[in-house]
Amino acid sequence: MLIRTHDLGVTAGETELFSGLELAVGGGECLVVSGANGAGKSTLLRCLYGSQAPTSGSVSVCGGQPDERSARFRRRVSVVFDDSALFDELTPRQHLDLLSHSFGTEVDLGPVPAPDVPAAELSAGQRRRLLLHAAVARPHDVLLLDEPERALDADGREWLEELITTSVTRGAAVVVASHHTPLTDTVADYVVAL
Ligand SMILES: Nc1ncnc2c1ncn2[C@@H]1O[C@H](COP(=O)(O)OP(=O)(O)OP(=O)(O)O)[C@@H](O)[C@H]1O
Repeated sequence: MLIRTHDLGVTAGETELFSGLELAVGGGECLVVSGANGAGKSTLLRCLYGSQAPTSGSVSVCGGQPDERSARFRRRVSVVFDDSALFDELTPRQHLDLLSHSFGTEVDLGPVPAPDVPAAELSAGQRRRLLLHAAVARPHDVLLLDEPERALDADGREWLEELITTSVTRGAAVVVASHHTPLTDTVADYVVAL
């Protein structure tokens, strides 16, 4: 299993978001996390990435405790959490060149729109397409996506389904937090409702 949790729980303030969560996601599998606004979907993803400590229980990702500060961990785990992970002054082409350079492998432009426009000038959907393409095109064992359908148009949502399927087919363990039922129906091997 690439992702495993045992008795995982998070309490925010006075509110218990989830408790006793037992998850196991292997390579080539996709787990969708569903739930209402505020249910704790993003919180769970942050626990899997090591950017938030759980209140109780344990998490193992790629055989160890997740740690977003570890370069070794980040090389194996690809994430799209929000749109802040872009450099405003760099274009999509430059972002992907940077990625190619840091992974020592060719990350092509693919269908990324507006390849020569600085990220600061891209629309929300264009930014999201760049982030999603980059996350799946680079080598990864685990893929964590937080509401990836956000800001995408109908074509973009269809393309997103293909991206997730590609990652799963290549053997990654994928966890997607989503409200979007058609996406869940298409990509989920398992669903956990918070
Ligand atoms: N940094 C924080 N400090 C304190 N409480 C937080 C923090 N981040 C989130 N919360 C609280 O934790 C709860 C769960 O938030 P979370 O973002 O995980 O929910 P979500 O299911 O992803 O919601 P949405 O569908 O709206 O994105 C919310 O009640 C929220 O107010």
